[in-house]
Amino acid sequence: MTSVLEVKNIVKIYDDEKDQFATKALNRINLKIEKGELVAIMGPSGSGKTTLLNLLSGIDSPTSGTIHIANKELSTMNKEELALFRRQHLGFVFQEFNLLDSLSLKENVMLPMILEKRDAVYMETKTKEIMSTFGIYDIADKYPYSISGGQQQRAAVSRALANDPSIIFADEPTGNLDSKSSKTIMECFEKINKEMETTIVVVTHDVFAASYCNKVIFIKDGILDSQIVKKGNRKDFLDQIIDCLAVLGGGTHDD
Ligand SMILES: Nc1ncnc2c1ncn2[C@@H]1O[C@H](COP(=O)(O)OP(=O)(O)OP(=O)(O)O)[C@@H](O)[C@H]1O
Repeated sequence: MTSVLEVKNIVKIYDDEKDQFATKALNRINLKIEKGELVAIMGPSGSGKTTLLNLLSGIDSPTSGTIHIANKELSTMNKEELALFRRQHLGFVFQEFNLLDSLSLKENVMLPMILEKRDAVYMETKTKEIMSTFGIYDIADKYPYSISGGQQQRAAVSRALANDPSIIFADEPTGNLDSKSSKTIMECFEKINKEMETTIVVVTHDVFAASYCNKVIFIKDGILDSQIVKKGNRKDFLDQIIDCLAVLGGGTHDD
């Protein structure tokens, strides 16, 4: 298998101005994610999940260690190169959807392709294809404020897919959704993962969402604690995740 993402020995220390109260948020993390994996990262509040996601997605840089995505080391790129790399190789899905209210759903989905100066016919075809996959092409001309949260998140997943990213990072993608919409979104991820072999990393507190993944990595106190791989059905995996979180302790936002 090909590694899409490889993290070697990353450490992240947040210093305060006087270096007096440094926090070691991540301590010697090693991680490999292969093409076609659908992975959840879970852990108690303050365990370092957001820090890890920020480093993996190039928003922040590690104190030491290396991160390779699609065979490129993030730290070797300057600001402009990193911005371009993020646009071309990474897809993002956020808890708050982050759609632009002044653009229609279709325009939101097209935006990453417009920035890449894609051909107009290509953009039309690609947008129709992705939005139809997620059952939102019939509302393509609507605006984000006039549709449900679940529909907005499906548009956000469509936008994340627009430039055929090497990997999609989703930060609490079900955090603002009811259980029915959460199920729909996780089914969308499952579908693109199976049909297009899209590699997806989901940071979540939601055990139900995590149970749609093929692997769950648990992080505690800035260290990778353990991981489990789905072998049976989703319900069995959900029970296994709940057991692991109970052993991990530390509490989550849902407590
Ligand atoms: N910008 C920052 N400056 C200083 N310390 C920080 C900063 N960001 C995070 N931390 C600290 O780093 C540690 C890890 O935080 P992080 O936000 O990554 O955890 P998390 O697992 O995402 O938590 P949550 O589930 O509550 O979002 C915590 O001790 C936190 O207080």
